[in-house]
Amino acid sequence: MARSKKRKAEEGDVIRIGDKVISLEGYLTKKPKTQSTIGSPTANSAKGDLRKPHQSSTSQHLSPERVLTTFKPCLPPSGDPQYFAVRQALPLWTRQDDIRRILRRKDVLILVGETGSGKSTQVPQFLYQEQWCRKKKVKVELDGTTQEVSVGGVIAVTQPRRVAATTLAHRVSREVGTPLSSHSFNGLVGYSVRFDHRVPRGTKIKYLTEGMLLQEMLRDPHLRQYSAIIVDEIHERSVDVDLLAGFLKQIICGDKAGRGGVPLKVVIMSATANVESIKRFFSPEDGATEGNGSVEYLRIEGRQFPVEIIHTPKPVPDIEEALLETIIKIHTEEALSDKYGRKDILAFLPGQEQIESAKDRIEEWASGLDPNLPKIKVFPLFGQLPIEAQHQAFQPLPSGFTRKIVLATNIAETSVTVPGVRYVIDCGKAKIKEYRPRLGMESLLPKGISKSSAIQRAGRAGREGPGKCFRLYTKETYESLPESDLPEILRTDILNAVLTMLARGVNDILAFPLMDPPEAESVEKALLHLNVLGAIDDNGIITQMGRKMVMFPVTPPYARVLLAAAEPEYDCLLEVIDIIACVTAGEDIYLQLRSEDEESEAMQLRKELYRREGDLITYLTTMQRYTSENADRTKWCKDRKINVRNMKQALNIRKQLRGLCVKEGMMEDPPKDPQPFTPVSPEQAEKILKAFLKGFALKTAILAPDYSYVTSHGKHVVAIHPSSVLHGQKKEAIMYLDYVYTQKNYAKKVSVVQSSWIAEALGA
Ligand SMILES: Nc1ncnc2c1ncn2[C@@H]1O[C@H](COP(=O)(O)OP(=O)(O)OP(=O)(O)O)[C@@H](O)[C@H]1O
Repeated sequence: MARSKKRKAEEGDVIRIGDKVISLEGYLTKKPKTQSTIGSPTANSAKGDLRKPHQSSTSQHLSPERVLTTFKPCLPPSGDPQYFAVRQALPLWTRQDDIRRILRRKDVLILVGETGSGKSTQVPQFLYQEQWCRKKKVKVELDGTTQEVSVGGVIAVTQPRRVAATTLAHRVSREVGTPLSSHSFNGLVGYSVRFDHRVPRGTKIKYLTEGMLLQEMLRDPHLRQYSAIIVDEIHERSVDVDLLAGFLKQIICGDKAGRGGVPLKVVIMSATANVESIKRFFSPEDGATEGNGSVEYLRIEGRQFPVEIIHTPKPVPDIEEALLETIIKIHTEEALSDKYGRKDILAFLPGQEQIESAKDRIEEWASGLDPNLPKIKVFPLFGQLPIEAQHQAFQPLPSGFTRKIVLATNIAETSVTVPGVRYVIDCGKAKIKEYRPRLGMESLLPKGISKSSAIQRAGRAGREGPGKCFRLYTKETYESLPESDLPEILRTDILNAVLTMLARGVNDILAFPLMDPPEAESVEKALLHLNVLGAIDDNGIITQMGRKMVMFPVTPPYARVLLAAAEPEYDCLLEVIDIIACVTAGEDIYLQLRSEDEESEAMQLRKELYRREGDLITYLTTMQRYTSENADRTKWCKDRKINVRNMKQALNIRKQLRGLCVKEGMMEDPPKDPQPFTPVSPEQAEKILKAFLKGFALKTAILAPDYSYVTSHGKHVVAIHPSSVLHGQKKEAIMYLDYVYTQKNYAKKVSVVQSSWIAEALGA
């Protein structure tokens, strides 16, 4: 049944949203309540939790390891004067000379400062005019001859996520006085993220994702373009940052011949990093504490604004419910702005599904708001949103009687400043990737976060004024959280990491310097898998195919499928791109049907998309029907309960992959949309599935005599997930792209194949 959109808050002391009843006792008056249902505002501030306001420079604590005296006053600020006051108030400001002085003597600095202290925006600005940061002409040996090349001149600042890299670049470009815009040809600041580069002529500071810098290293292993690499938010410990740290260590400890002897400076930054292990990793083998190669550590105390932490008094049974209650409480009790500016809300939820469901409920509640209260505008923010849609959450609302609520995954957890935000609501969960090497399977499930994440999340509330962080969990739960998350390299499939290392010329993977090396068994499994994919030969040497595979911004199995699809034997590249675009566009493009009414209406329409070959050909049909639609694509999606946003993202990925394949000479320019819809023939469907088997032959299962499916690799029993069009069917063999383990082992994105095809794909 469709829910009632308009409900008046004045109906009484309760409101109903669907079949939920929420008490509004006291919420509709501006008078603050003394006892809240989610925890007392005066209660439990966590120990060490962001309470310390920024101290004056004279009372600041210096590094416990090395006390540095500031000999001369800081340089007058360069850049746009309208930002001077904000920049000068940052705790890092008074320590800029210390930072400069250390890096004149040393090549590696570990810089720890609280969230919002100014690390990501200020450090590159303190350094780019240093003498050592100038571009130099040097002589290097290239292909057996001595050649003159340029080294240095640019500072790279890496970020774990695209949204952080792009928003920081915009902010810093404004601070230095050369704002980035679509027509800026010259400027001091640029960025480079997957599918989006803006690097004006004269760029001195470049923000980029860790993955992007790794890609650049494939072409320029000595990082000759750069004088310094600032690795920001190292505590996130993605596979990419661990690889990057390994390569940087090799450059720092190597003979620097590839850079004509010019050292590369490295700054490692975080608010919550495990300093000891990073220091150990980057320190020279001989343990020297003096000299260029030794590592300096600087801790900068103080934060700009305090953040009050409020835990729930008892565990909350339903996170969405607690979130809504907290939003209602803030919106009805707290002013819309104060002398520091707006007072908007940022809430952290585990994933896209929870964000979309919460958005619907908040909007439903807001549609019946008392007209005396400010209006509400909700913005989703998750990784699979196109970057332009992500940026909408960062736009300040035009002044008016409206409060912004941003519902985000952990992509907004580190580095970013969401303008206006002064309240954070932290549900305490995030979707975490986990890999089971024995099963050779990866799963993405909501899990409890670490203390480090909780501190980072709270830090988002105190960037423009004093803030509050409402944790939807108890103080005891917070105390029991692990200090930090397990590094990604220890909990995910390292296939991509191993292939990247091989492409970078690392032949002895087990000897590569990593802060936390994965078990030898996982590395061996990855090597075997890469061998099956044809990315390495029997001697473990990367093949031509392997080199081509790393050029694609998709995992190695998908890259293998793309390469197979371009071969004349399969000849199905356009179709394969359509399918890969759909399956990598975020959570499933088909929304879950929630009620019987929805089911019968949408099911009827969805039936034209379903194909007996399984989910992959169903995705293809969906994309083909969608792109042949030239009337109203949004309505087309809504009628079929297809996620409009994911479909748009799929189109975006499709465009990028098509462009790359044309550039690599794998196909001609494809015809423009809309094209008339023609169903794919069974013969073509067979070719497509065979091309997919080239990447996913190890993700197949055969029907056993007892009618269970047994995986061909590992011999585990799996069931077809209820979301699959093949759910409940018994076929000779299946191929699946994803796997989830909840109470049962489920195969997702399933297709019908034949056992002879699997043997053929494995070359048996
Ligand atoms: N896009 C932005 N819009 C408005 N203010 C911003 C923006 N980016 C940064 N700031 C201001 O600059 C301050 C410092 O930000 P910066 O990202 O440099 O801190 P940080 O120490 O790197 O924090 P974190 O460890 O959380 O990444 C913020 O607290 C905020 O006041």
